[in-house]
Amino acid sequence: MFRFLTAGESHGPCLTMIVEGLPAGLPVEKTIVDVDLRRRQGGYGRGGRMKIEKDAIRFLAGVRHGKTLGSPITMQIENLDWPNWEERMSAAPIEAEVEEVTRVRPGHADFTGSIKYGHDDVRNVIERSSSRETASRVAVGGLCRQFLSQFGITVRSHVLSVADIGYTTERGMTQDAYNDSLWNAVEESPMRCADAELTEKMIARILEAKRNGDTCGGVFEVVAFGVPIGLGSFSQWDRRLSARLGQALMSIPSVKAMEIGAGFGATRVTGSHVHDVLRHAEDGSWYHLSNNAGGIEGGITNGEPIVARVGVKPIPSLAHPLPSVDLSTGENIDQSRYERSDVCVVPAAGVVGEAMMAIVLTEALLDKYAGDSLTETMRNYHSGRK
Ligand SMILES: Cc1cc2nc3c(=O)[nH]c(=O)nc-3n(C[C@H](O)[C@H](O)[C@H](O)COP(=O)(O)O)c2cc1C
Ligand SMILES: C=C(O[C@@H]1CC(C(=O)O)=C[C@@H](OP(=O)(O)O)[C@H]1O)C(=O)O
Repeated sequence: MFRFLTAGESHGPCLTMIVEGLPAGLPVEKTIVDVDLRRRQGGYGRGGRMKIEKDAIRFLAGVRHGKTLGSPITMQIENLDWPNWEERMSAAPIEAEVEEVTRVRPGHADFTGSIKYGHDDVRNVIERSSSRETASRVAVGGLCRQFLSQFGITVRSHVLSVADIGYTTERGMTQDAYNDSLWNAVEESPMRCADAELTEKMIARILEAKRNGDTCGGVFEVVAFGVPIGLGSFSQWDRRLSARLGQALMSIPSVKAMEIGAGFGATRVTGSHVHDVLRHAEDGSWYHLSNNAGGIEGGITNGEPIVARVGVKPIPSLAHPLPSVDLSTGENIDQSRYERSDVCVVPAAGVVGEAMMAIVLTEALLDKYAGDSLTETMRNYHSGRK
C-alpha cells in the first residue's frame, strides 16, 4: 500500500515526509524533486517569505545509490526562516515573554483552529494550517512523478484565470487541438499560462490587487498524459478515481472548487454534445473523438488525458485587513491582523495540484499493478496492458 505522512510547522526547523510503498529499485533524483519545489515557490503574487526560502530535499532514509530500497523513504526540507523564529518556536519552555496572536483573520484557520484545539495563542494554529505544508506534498509528488515517468505518465498544470481575467468552461475543441493549444509555451511563461497576452493581463490584475492591499484567487488546470486504461473502480464509492482526485485536489488550502473534464460546462448542454465518441484504431488501440469526460468514465481511466480544473479562493491575509474579533477579549474590532503574505497563489497551487494528481495516480497504479520491486511492477504493467 502506498501512503505518506508529513510533519512540520511553518516556522519550525524543517518539514519532514515519510513515504511508504514505492517499489524497490526505482531510480530517484533529488534534483527532479527540487525543480518542482522551486516551481512551487515561484509565479507572480508570492510574498517576502519566498525570498528567504530555497526549498530543497535531503534524503534521510529509504534511498541508496540513487535507487529506492523498498523501505520507508524519509525526506526533509529545511526552513531557512527558522533562525528568525528559533526562540518564538522553541520546543522547550522559554523565559522570555512571546507576544500572542489573538486577532483572527477571516478566511484562514485562525478562528476555527483556535476554538477546536483550545489555543489562546493563534500562532499555535497558524504554524500548521499555513500552506508551508504544501512544500512537503510537492516533494512527495516529485517522487511519484519519477515513478509515473517509468510508465510514460506525465502531469502538468497551467493557470487558466486570475480573479476575473481568463477562463472559459466550454472549450469545444478536439483533444488534439486542445493539447496543442494548451502546452505551447506553457513551460516558458512564469505564470504557466498558455496565452502570453492573457498572462500579461493576469499579472496586471495581481499587481492591482497588491496596490489595493487586497488578494486574488483564480483557476488552474492540471492534466495527466499517458495514463493507461483501467485505473480506479466503480465498485465502491471511495475507489472511484474521480472521487480520489476530488479529495486530493480539494485538500489544497484555499481550493474551493474542482471539476473534471467539461465539468460544470457539461451541465449546460445536452448529452449529444457531451459524451465522447469511442473509436478503435487499426493498430488495435482505443481513442475518443473528444475528452469531455476528462479521461475518467465510471470512476475508471479511459486512456485519454485526465483533466481537472481547480478553483482557488483569494488568500485571507489582506494588507488592508477586514473587521474581525479579538479572541482574548471577545471584542469586535475594525481590523484583523496582517502579517507578511502572498497576494496570489494560483500558479503555486497549480504545482501542488500536479503533486496531488501524481500521488493519486501512483496510488491507483500500484493498486492495479502492485509489485515490491520496479521490475515486478513493470512486468505486471506490461502483461496487463497486453
Ligand atoms: C501555496 C500557497 C500559499 C499560500 N500563502 C498564503 C499567504 O501567504 N497568506 C494567507 O493568508 N494565505 C495563504 N494561503 C492560503 C491559506 O493557507 C488558506 O487560505 C487557509 O488554509 C484557509 O483556506 P481553507 O479554508 O481552504 O483551508 C496559501 C495557500 C497556498 C496553496
Ligand atoms: C511559507 C510558505 O507560504 C506561506 C503560506 C502562508 C499561509 O498562511 O498559508 C503564509 C505565508 O507565510 P509567512 O507567514 O511565513 O510569510 C506564506 O509565505 C510556502 O508556500 O512555502
